[in-house]
Order: sequence, then structure tokens, then C-alpha cells
Amino acid sequence: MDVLVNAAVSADGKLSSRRREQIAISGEADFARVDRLRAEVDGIVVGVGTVLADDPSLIRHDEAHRRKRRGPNAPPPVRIVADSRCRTPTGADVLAGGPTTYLLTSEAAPPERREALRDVGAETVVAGDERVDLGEAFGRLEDDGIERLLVEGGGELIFSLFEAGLVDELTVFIGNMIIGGRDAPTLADGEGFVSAFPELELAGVEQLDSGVVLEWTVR
Ligand SMILES: NC(=O)c1ccc[n+]([C@@H]2O[C@H](COP(=O)([O-])OP(=O)(O)OC[C@H]3O[C@@H](n4cnc5c(N)ncnc54)[C@H](O)[C@@H]3O)[C@@H](O)[C@H]2O)c1
Ligand SMILES: Nc1nc(=O)c(N)c(NC[C@H](O)[C@H](O)[C@H](O)COP(=O)(O)O)[nH]1
Repeated sequence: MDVLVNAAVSADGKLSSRRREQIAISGEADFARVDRLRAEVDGIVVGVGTVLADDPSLIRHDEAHRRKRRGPNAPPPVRIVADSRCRTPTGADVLAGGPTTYLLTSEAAPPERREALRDVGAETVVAGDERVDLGEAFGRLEDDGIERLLVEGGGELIFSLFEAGLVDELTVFIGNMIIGGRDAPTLADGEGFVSAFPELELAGVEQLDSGVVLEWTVR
């Protein structure tokens, strides 16, 4: 599995405000860049915290770029939500129309919630006891031919992926604003590392919109 993480953060490293409302940190050129990234992968991943905060649909991508890079018959990327307890609302946009939506969940999810989400078309993958075992779940996606993933957040999920050693590349747009707030989500939240910090290697720097895009590979 090849895993690319992408996010937009403020100059002080926040993904959104303490109210967890989506903020336009980047601009048109960055959204177009993300649309191209989406077109290059088999699946787009978010955590359920992002679904509850932003209600993304994860459908939009650069179709022309997809055809050019992956051929005329390449399917659009599937949508994937990491959701340990099946908290995704059945009416969430990520479940509406469009490509398959995989729900990665755990044994801790109430069976009736899992059933309800299956009833509205979600493809459920159960891996892990309390939380999604991301390595195992990604292995199951690979069995379905999903080999390259773009993870778009949020901070809890991104931290867990680094903790599990599953991230290959990280691209971050850093914008021209300060959001602040000790409770505002950052790029990597979770418990945080105290030693054995994952190390990155700088692979690219580009000025875009009113900020900068940093491309990192994970050592
Ligand atoms: N600026 C950006 O680029 C960007 C992108 C995405 C999200 N966001 C923001 O991030 C915030 C949401 O982030 P968040 O950190 O609250 O939630 P999140 O999206 O990281 O989701 C966390 C949830 O994922 C699920 N999960 C399943 N397995 C897990 C595992 N092994 N480890 C961790 N989580 C696991 C859990 O149910 C957990 O509650 C929102 O405010 C949203 O607006 C910003
Ligand atoms: N590139 C980028 N710049 C930002 O300033 C910002 N706030 C996001 N945030 C990502 C966002 O939280 C969502 O995950 C998806 O962009 C929504 O996806 P849809 O358009 O619904 O498919 N992304």
C-alpha cells in the first residue's frame, strides 16, 4: 500500500478552529492541486471526525488528469471513512451517489449502526477491537485492488497513521493565517510522540496561493 497524506494548515499548524468548522486556509490553486492528487489515487480517506465536521462528499477530482495519468478506463477513486464506532450519519454526503464508500470500523461498533450503514450502501470492513486496526484494514482494501491512498485528515487519523508507520508521503499547504487555540485540531493530534519521532525528508517546496506547499517523504 502506498499512502499519501495531504492537508492544509494555518501558519501555526492548525487544521481548523477550536469550533472544528472548516476554514478556507488555502485557495483555488491548492484545491486544484488536491483535485489532481485525488485523480492519481485509488481511494480517498478521511476520519469520521472530518465527516462530522465538514460533511465532505469526496467525489470531486480532476477527471482529465485521471484519464491522462491512469488511462481512459480508470475508475474514479473510492471513498473511505475510518470510523471505529460507526458514527457516520446515514445521510452523510460521503455516502450519497458516486463511487463505492468503504467504512473501516471495529468490533466496538454497535451492530445495528453497522447494519444501518450497510443498508444505505456502505461497504463495511471490520478490523480491530476498540479502534480500527489501520494496517489490517488497508490490507483488506488492497485485496480489492486499492493500492494507492490519499488521506485528507483529520489530525487524529493522521497521527495514528504515522504511529502505525503507514505513511509514505506528506504534502502540506501552509497558509497565511494564525488560527491559534490549544484545542484546535493540528496536523497530527492523538497522544503525540515522546520519542522515536517519525522523520521526514524534504522533497519539494512550491509557492502557491498565499502560502507554500511542502512535499515530504517519510524515512
Ligand atoms: N485543513 C484541512 O486540510 C483539513 C482536512 C481534514 C479535516 N480537517 C479538520 O479536522 C477536524 C477533524 O479532525 P479530527 O482529528 O477531529 O478527526 P478525524 O477526521 O481524524 O477522525 C477521527 C476519528 O477517526 C476514527 N478512527 C478510526 N480508527 C482510528 C485510528 N486508528 N486512529 C484514530 N482515529 C481513528 C475514530 O472514530 C476517530 O474518532 C475538523 O475540524 C476538520 O475541519 C481539516
Ligand atoms: N486543500 C484544502 N484547503 C483548505 O483550506 C481546506 N480547509 C481543506 N480542507 C479539506 C476539507 O476538509 C475536505 O476534506 C475536502 O476538501 C472536502 O471534500 P469535498 O470537496 O467535499 O469532496 N483543504
